[in-house]
Amino acid sequence: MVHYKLVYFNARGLAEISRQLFHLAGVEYEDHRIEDQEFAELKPNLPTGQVPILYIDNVQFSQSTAIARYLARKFGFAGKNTEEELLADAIVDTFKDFIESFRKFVVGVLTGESEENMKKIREEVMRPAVKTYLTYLNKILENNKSGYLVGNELTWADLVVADNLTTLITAEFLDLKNEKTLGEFHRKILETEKLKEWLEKRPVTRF
Ligand SMILES: N[C@@H](CCC(=O)N[C@@H](CS)C(=O)NCC(=O)O)C(=O)O
Repeated sequence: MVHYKLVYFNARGLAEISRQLFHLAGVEYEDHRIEDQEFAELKPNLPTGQVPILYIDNVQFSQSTAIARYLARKFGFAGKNTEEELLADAIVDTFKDFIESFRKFVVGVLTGESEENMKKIREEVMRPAVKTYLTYLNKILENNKSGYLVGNELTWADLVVADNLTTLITAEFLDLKNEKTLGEFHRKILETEKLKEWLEKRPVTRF
C-alpha cells in the first residue's frame, strides 16, 4: 500500500485542502504537523525550502496547488471531463490571484503598519478585491445552478472556495447574511457528510 505523509504547520493555510481530500476519499495518510524547530531542521532538505510537502513512499513533492490537484485527480474530485477540470483549475487560479491581493495586508500586519495605514489597505485594496472575487463566484454559481461551482458534483474547487469563504467571514470581510447564493453554497459544501465529519474531528487548527 502506498504510504502518504503530508507535512505542514498546524495551520489550515496551504495544506488544508489536501487534508480534506484525503478524508473525503477515505485514504489513510500521516497528517504530520510540525513546529518551528522541526521545520528549521527539515528546511535544508526540502525541494524549495518550504512546506507543505507530500511524501509518497518517501519521495518528496512540493507546491500546495500541485499536490491538491494531484490528490483531486487521483481521488475523483478534479471534474468529470477535461472541460470541468479546466474550469476547476481556473477557479483555483482566480482564488490564488485574489489571495495575492491580500499580501499587502499580511505584510502590514507583520511589519506593524499604523492603524491608519491598515485601515486604508483594508478599505482601498482588500474590499474592492473581495467585491470582484465574490462577483466572479456568484456568476459561476448562478450559471451552473447545481449548487456546486463545477458540474453537478463536488470538486476541489468547491473545497478551496468554501475554506476561503470561512476565512473571509472570520476576518469580517464577508457577511453571508448579505450573500444569498454564496451563503447557500457555503452551507451546502460544509454539510457534505464526509467534510462535516472532518471539520468536526480535525485538530484545532490555526488560520
Ligand atoms: N508556492 C508554495 C508556497 C509555500 C510556502 O510559502 N510555504 C510557507 C508556509 S505557508 C513556508 O514554508 N514558509 C517558511 C519559509 O519559507 O521558510 C506552495 O504553494 O506550496
